[in-house]
Amino acid sequence: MANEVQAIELEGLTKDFSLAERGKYLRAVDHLTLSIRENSVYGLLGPNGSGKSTTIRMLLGLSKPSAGSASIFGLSPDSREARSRIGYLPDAPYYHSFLSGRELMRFFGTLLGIKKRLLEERIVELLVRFGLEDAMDRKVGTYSKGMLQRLGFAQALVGDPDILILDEPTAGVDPVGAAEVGEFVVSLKKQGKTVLLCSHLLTQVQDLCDHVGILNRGRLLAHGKIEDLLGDGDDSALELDGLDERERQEVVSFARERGGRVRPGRNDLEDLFRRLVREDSNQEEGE
Ligand SMILES: Nc1ncnc2c1ncn2[C@@H]1O[C@H](COP(=O)(O)OP(=O)(O)OP(=O)(O)O)[C@@H](O)[C@H]1O
Repeated sequence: MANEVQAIELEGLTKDFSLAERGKYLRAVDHLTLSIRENSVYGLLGPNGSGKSTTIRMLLGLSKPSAGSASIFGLSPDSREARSRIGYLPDAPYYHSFLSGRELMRFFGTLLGIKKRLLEERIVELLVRFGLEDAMDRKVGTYSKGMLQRLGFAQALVGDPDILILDEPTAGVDPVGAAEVGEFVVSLKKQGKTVLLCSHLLTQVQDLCDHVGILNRGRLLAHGKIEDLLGDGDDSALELDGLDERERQEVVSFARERGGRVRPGRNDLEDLFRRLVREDSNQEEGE
């Protein structure tokens, strides 16, 4: 539908930071245009310093664009309604270590104006859901990294937001924790939420996201459905589904006898990401 309101819409979004040298500036986000449909999982990818956090800050209404616009369900990110519809898990959450998990949740919920009774119920529900029931009255300063991450999720959900922005949710989390993050994203989608996921775990992004955008130097190098971006791949890497082990070995031996290199046939986002960023960075050197 032409006029469908998107969960997130960026149009020519640009952010310049002034540098110490007079008149010079750094363009952290450069005419970013993309839309994220409601109830989808969108992966915003890019190497360090490519502009992901700056984009998120503008979506949260914490930083003003130098040009262009961002909207949340058609609303300005500055508006109270837009803010109430977004939950945010920062990449390095800082929590007051002297508060307990329950008190911290109460603090964020009160800021969102949630009524006391509903808030207390929701706090317990979320802390139980994230496996913190035994620790909810313990000081946050005593939590492990994984527990802090789970508290971060609970905090991001306290206002029952429609959009969840997860900035590096797997940073510093062990593989079991990373898999739990994946399951959590799937459950959010099932509940009808929209997720904007920034992550360097590209295999997970490939499994979880409907669409991705790849940023470098503040610019969108590619965006779209993962299958469309990856295409059919080159036929130098083949997947040999439907063959039995003997037939598979015959194909592999045939290829090797003729000097072919045999490698796993997964056409992955990691390869695409590396290639696009390398090409764009080489282009920068030539500019
Ligand atoms: N307040 C600021 N003042 C000046 N430059 C800034 C400011 N914030 C960010 N930048 C610069 O803007 C660029 C984009 O930074 P940003 O933090 O958005 O990247 P990122 O993709 O989130 O990186 P990472 O993956 O490391 O978190 C970087 O060159 C960064 O140094």
